[in-house]
Amino acid sequence: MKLEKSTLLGNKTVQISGSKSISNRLLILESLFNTIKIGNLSNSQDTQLLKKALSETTEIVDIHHAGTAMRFLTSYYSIAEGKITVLTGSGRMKERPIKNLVTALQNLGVEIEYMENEGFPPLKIHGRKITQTQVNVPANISSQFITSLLLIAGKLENGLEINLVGEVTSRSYIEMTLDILTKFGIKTHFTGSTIQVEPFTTDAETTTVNYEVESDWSSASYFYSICALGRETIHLKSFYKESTQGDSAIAKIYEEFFGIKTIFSEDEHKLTLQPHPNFSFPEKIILDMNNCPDIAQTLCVTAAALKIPFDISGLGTLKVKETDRLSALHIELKKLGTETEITDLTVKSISFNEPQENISIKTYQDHRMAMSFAPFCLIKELNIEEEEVVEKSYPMFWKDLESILIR
Ligand SMILES: O=C(O)C1=C[C@@H](OP(=O)(O)O)[C@@H](O)[C@H](O)C1
Ligand SMILES: C=C(OP(=O)(O)O)C(=O)O
Repeated sequence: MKLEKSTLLGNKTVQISGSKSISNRLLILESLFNTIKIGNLSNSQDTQLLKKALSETTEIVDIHHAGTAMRFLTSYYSIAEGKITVLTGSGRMKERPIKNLVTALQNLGVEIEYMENEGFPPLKIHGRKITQTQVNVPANISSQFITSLLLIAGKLENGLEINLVGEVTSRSYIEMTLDILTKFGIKTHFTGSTIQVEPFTTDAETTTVNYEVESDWSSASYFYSICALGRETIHLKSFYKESTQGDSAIAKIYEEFFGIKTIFSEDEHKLTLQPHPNFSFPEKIILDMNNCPDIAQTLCVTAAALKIPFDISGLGTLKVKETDRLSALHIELKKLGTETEITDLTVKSISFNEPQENISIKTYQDHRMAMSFAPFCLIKELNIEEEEVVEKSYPMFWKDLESILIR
C-alpha cells in the first residue's frame, strides 16, 4: 500500500468492529453452552475462521494464523467425547508454542499427539470426558493457554482448579476471560495464583445472555498514533469507559506521553481523541507493556516518528506472535531513522536520524506491523508491503485510514 505524505482531517468518526479477543471467547462459550445473543461481533478474519471451524464437523481443522482460535480450540476439541480432530494452521502457527497447554490437557487425561514437531501444532486430539479437577499450567508463555482451559472449565462435571505456575504474562486477558465467564453466569474465584471455576448450572444454561461486544481497543491504538502525529481530533466508536480490554491502556499512555486526551461520551459509546495544542513531550518513555503486548508496536512507531527516546519492557511474548515482533521492529524502525537495541524482553531506542528515502516496510505476515507503521505517512510517504495482512484483525483498516486523511 503506497501511502503518500498526508495530513489528518479533523473531527472525523471511525466505527471500529468488535474486539477480536472478546468475540473469540464468546463464540467458544456459545458453542459449548448455546445461550448467547452476540452484538457487534468482530469482522476480523481470525473470528471468521473460528466461527467456520465451530460450524464444521470435519476431522481436519485448519485455523491458518489465528492464535487464539488455535489455542481455544485445543481445549474445546479435548472435551468433544469420542471425536478425533486434527488441528493445524499456517507455517507460522506451526512455530508458535502450545506445549504448556497440551501438557495440561494430557495431565487432565486427554490424549493429544504432536503430528510434526514436539510442542507445536499440528495436533491430533482424541476428545475425552475430563473428570480430574486440578491442573498446573506455566503462565509465562501465553495467557491464551489459561483462557483456553477457563473457557471449557464450566463444562466439566466438577469444575476446574487451575494453578498458574511462575510469572503470569498478559494478565489482562485472563481477567477479561473471567469477566466474560461471570457475565455468563459461571462462578470463578481468582486468589493468589489459583483460579477456581465452578461447574455451569442447568439454570444458567437455560438463560439467554445478551452480549454487546465493545469495539477493538488494539485497532483503536492506530488512531491514537495518527492523532499523536497529526494533532487533530478523531472520534472512535463503540467504546466504553470501563473496558475489560487491556489495550484500553492506550488512552492513559497516549495522554501521559503524547498529550492525547480521551473524552468518553457514555450515551454514544464514543471516544474523542483530543490533542493538547502545546504539549511538551517527555524526555524519555519508560514503560512495561506486559499487560498490553499488542500495542507495543503502535507505541514504538509513534515515539520513533516523534523522535522521543523509549525503553519498553515486558515484551517476552512478542517473539512468538505472528512474527518475531522484536526483530521486525528493530529492522523496520531503522527505515524511519530509529536505531534500536532489542533483548528477548525489551526494545530501546539508541539514536534518531533522518528517515530513509523510498521507505518500504516489510510486514512479515503480521497485521500489526502494517497498521503500526501506517501512521508514519503523516511524517513522510512510505510503502507498506503485503497490505492484505490487516485482514487478520482489521479488514477495513485501509478504508478507515483513507477516510480521515488528505493527500
Ligand atoms: O487472549 C487473547 O485474546 C489474547 C492474548 C494475548 O496473547 P498472549 O497471552 O499470548 O500474550 C494477545 O497478544 C492476543 O492478541 C490475544
Ligand atoms: C497476537 C495476536 O493474535 P493471535 O495470538 O490470536 O494470533 C494479535 O492479534 O496481535
